[in-house]
Amino acid sequence: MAIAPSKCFLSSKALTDRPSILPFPAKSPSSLSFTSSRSNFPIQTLRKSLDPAKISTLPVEIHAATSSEAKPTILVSEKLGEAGLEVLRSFADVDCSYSLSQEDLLARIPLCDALIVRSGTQVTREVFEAAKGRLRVVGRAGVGIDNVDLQAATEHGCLVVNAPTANTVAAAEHGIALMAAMARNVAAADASMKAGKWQRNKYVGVSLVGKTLAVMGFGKVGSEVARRAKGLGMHVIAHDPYAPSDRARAIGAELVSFDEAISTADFISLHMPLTPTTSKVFNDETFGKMKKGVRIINVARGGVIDEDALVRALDNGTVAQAALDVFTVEPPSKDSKLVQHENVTVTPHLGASTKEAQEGVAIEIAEAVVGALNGELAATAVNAPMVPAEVLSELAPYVVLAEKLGRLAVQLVAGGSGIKGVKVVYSSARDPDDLDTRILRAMITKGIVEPISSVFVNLVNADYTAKQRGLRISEERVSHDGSPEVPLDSIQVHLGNVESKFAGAMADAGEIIVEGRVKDGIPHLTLVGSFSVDVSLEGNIILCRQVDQPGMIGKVGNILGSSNVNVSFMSVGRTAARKQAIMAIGVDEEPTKETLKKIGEVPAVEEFVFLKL
Ligand SMILES: NC(=O)c1ccc[n+]([C@@H]2O[C@H](COP(=O)([O-])OP(=O)(O)OC[C@H]3O[C@@H](n4cnc5c(N)ncnc54)[C@H](O)[C@@H]3O)[C@@H](O)[C@H]2O)c1
Ligand SMILES: O=C(O)[C@H](O)COP(=O)(O)O
Repeated sequence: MAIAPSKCFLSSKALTDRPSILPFPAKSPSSLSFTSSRSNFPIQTLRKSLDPAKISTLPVEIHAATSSEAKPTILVSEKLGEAGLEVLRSFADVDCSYSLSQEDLLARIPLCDALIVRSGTQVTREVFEAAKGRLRVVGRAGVGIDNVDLQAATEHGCLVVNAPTANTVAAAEHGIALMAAMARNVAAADASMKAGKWQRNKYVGVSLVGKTLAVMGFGKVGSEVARRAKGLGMHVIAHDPYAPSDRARAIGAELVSFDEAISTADFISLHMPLTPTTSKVFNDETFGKMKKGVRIINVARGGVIDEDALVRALDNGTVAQAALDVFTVEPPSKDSKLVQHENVTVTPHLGASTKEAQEGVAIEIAEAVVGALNGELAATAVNAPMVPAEVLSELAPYVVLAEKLGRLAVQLVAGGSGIKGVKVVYSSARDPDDLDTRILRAMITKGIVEPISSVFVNLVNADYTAKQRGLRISEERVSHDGSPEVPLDSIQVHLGNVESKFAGAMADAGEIIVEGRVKDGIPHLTLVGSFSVDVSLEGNIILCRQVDQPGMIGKVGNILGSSNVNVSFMSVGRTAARKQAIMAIGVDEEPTKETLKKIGEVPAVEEFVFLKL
């Protein structure tokens, strides 16, 4: 059963009344302050990984500002809007050196305190190494940070900030522009006329009105595309496993499954992030499920499409036309079959390239970079701020536990049901004032959001990200009769008003519940729905719900063993002998689909789910 709170220290209301997260004051206590020998400007020193093993070796200090500092230098390596440059110039020496070679960038970077880029500059580990510790902020004037080595940035104590909202409308408008231009053969007809031809019959197009558009990824850009497509008289459906259905309904779009979206649409517009799950999600198999003659628009990221498979689908007529702004490798090779294909319309990653968006992005990024150089915590930071070593080392295993519980919980949600309410219950013997849960809440948000988006969540941007995605996170504290030396007894994550792909994870109250504890420094899963289990959260996990009976552990263990999947832990929780039970199995390797199918075929197994940690 879920824990019945004996005493709540902190209500959801109290939480929302708190100021937005500022883990430490910008001008911090003396124990947290220092002035860098290499640079005098204040900046939070950062790290991304919260691997407890590495904590003691990581820097934790926060720089202090002094009044007698020289101006910082900001290198802007790609074209930035004038309004943003003005903000920068009022504060720093600004070096606008567009189109630097990588060699020139490496030579110039040790002279810079901040670097501002778009998608065309590769901010690699070598760049951070060449900076020799002076570079303290990288500003990405746009959304995607695929071109910035975040791990290297963090290791070098460099904050990375981006501008996630100012180009949303521009990207949506470009998607609509590409769809209309493709449907009416605008680019090909233009090229033909300029070649002296007048081919009225060749370039007969198709209409948009009354056609079904599937918007894949109903986030910032996708929902703006949907809104505009409705205005064009299209029937809009959308697929996004994590978007709330009421947001889609408000725009007049219906959320459907992936297969329904791709098999019923006349036009498919891609707006999901590039993640391990979405990489090449449009491939031979999925093209094969589409309506013959479908048209595809991609202004998201090239990597979500298997480009060779798209060429095959265009050649065999499955896909009538494609309009692409983004490519797996940018720029693509000049002889790329995809770019050269007569049924493909291409633009060179122009989604964000409007005057208005670039001015907006420039201001957004300039303010974030100046703020960061002033030691303020940026709401759009994409790598984590440092926390004091003593706090981090005490909470480290709980930080890992919190992220893993978030990851587990989100993977238990059935596609399409959307997550809105998240309740976190901390059971602790500590006085509330002695336990700051903000880092734990941030890590739960990270665990929930990162597997399903392109957003990087950390202590700085967690509440901001949750709010943007319509996630309401409330916290409750439950008094525990233990030693206050131990910061926490357990953490529970409740996802309310969702359906689960694993019914056993639903507690009586109709919510998904997972609970974990730290045992000997290792995070453990200790509750799923109303079933107590005990499995270390070190590998991946299979959950099976079954009728409790002898021999189940052996049967499932044999299937895994004969597929060479190593079992690290196994634990069974049951309501009563010979009644319902849940088996939690920790596995070192990811079982194949066939192996999982065999587990599902064991007669007493009622349902199972594989969860990646
Ligand atoms: N071409 C350009 O110049 C340009 C400009 C802006 C953004 N972008 C790209 O567009 C994409 C969307 O940007 P955004 O700002 O709307 O991001 P966002 O995070 O607001 O939205 C992404 C949405 O995709 C959903 N999603 C995650 N996994 C999914 C899956 N497997 N299937 C379907 N949906 C899934 C998420 O739930 C989220 O709602 C990103 O890839 C971004 O880099 C490109
Ligand atoms: O991620 C983004 O913001 C877009 O892809 C735009 O990239 P750009 O700034 O290089 O145009």
